[in-house]
Amino acid sequence: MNKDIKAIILDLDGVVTETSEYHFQGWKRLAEEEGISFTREDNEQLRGVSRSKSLELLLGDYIDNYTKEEFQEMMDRKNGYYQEYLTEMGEEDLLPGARELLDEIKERGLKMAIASASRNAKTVLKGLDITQEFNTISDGYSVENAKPAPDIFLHTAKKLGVKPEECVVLEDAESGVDAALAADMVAVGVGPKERVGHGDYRFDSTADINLTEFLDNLK
Ligand SMILES: O=P(O)(O)OC[C@H]1O[C@@H](O)[C@H](O)[C@@H](O)[C@@H]1O
Ligand SMILES: [Mg+2]
Repeated sequence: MNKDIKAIILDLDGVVTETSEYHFQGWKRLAEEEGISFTREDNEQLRGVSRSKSLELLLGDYIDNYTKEEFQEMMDRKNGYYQEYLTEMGEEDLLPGARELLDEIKERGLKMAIASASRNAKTVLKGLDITQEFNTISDGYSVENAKPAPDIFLHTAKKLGVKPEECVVLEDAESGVDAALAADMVAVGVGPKERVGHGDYRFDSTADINLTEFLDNLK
């Protein structure tokens, strides 16, 4: 693959920081209140999935018992719980290897962006104190069609002023890898084979990403 890479686009939750436990606690609290079973395993399916799609998955067939207004109220309620957990976030919530990865991207002179499905992405970045690191930030408000649609990545590339094929995407979610592939970018999965093995490359975790070696191999 002879690639001229100009930008690295990072997913936030699961690549830079691990918020899935907070999402899980929020959804679990809501599910208990509604008398619906929701396990840690169920939560894995919500990785990278938008808030509304997550609630649809959580409710399953029970969705027909709720009005549109009740659905909205439940999304708001879960988000309130999630935001309570976020107030406790700090730099210590960066995933192992994340700080080094951001430094390496900068040192190589590459552009760097966040493309997250979360509407809380800016709050999370602020909590981690890394907002200033990025050339641009796309979040759950940036585009209409969530991952696995390629929209958020294409939107981000446009804001960076680079072509899709000049971008590498780092993603921990199945839907995120799908979105990066659909955007014609180099899709790098971060996580187990069963989840992100369909990307162009894969690393077990953020700490395992050797960017220099990886980029040199692309040439
Ligand atoms: O509810 P929020 O903060 O807008 O997040 C939407 C989604 O954002 C993604 O980054 C998370 O992986 C999902 O679990 C989450 O549902
Ligand atoms: Mg993610």
